[in-house]
Amino acid sequence: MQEPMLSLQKVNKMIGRNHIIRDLSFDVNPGEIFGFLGPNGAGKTTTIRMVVGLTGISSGDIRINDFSITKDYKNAIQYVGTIVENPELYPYLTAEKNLLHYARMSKNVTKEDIKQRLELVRLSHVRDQKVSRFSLGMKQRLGIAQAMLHNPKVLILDEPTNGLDPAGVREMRDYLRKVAKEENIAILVSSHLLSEMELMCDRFAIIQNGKLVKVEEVSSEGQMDVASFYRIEVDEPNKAKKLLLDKYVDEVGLDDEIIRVNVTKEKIGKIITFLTNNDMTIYEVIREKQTLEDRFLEATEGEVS
Ligand SMILES: Nc1ncnc2c1ncn2[C@@H]1O[C@H](COP(=O)(O)OP(=O)(O)OP(=O)(O)O)[C@@H](O)[C@H]1O
Repeated sequence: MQEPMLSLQKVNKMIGRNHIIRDLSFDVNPGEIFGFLGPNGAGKTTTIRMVVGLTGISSGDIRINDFSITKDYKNAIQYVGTIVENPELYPYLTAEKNLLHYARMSKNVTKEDIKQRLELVRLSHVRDQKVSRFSLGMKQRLGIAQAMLHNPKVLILDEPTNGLDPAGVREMRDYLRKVAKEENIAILVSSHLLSEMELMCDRFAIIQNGKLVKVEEVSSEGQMDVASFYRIEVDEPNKAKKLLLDKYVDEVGLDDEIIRVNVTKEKIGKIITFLTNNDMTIYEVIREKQTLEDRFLEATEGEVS
């Protein structure tokens, strides 16, 4: 197992008498994009502000590249790159000059680093153009190049696709996936766009009322130990329902002669064998696809993001 690059450990945040974040723990690994989801007011921005050092932690710890943000702030924060609000760019400077300007504020950034960053965000061909002529997507990418100038190991992005058109969204998604893999950095992304998160992230966490509800892999559906709904078309549905209730599950749906059960992949295999051994003919077994939105609504009991 690789060490996580970002680790939240029982983080709590009180603002006045309000307990905003409660015992929040999760890890983000190098090379992965981790989606941070939750309904409005769940505590996403507060958490991100703690991770990037904009607000303090009431108790618990956040470790970045194994440095504690509470005990060793300077070392921890040097590994974090972020665009929490819109990227701060100077419209009348060119792309390259914007990066040069920021490079002066951070140590050890060379011209070669700037060249590489512009290549990585595919803006080399417009490096001499003024940022005022850039599209929003180009500005966002330049913002990311800027956030990555000091070679961070963790990139924190709050709503990175906000305001982008579909082509810009796709470009940003492809770009972030490339950055995560090629640079082996951990990316924490918050967003309201669940369909977007589904395409972009490897794993996701859902928080609600400041508490962690679940952490899952986006592609966990269909894994051995993750339950999904299955529809089974069988020649004797009533008999099948009774037998399944006796032996395998507490609840069996029966609609239009089709059996519906919520079980793991491992169990569906056993159920198929069991029904066949009981002289039934199975015509079809279909796993119902659950979108990230379905999983989000199920986890938050319908609270809208
Ligand atoms: N400075 C503050 N003083 C008091 N309460 C605050 C403060 N900042 C945030 N809160 C409260 O903390 C809770 C979490 O807010 P936060 O902005 O972190 O949520 P969020 O998940 O980012 O929401 P959204 O999706 O709407 O941006 C909310 O109930 C909010 O009202």
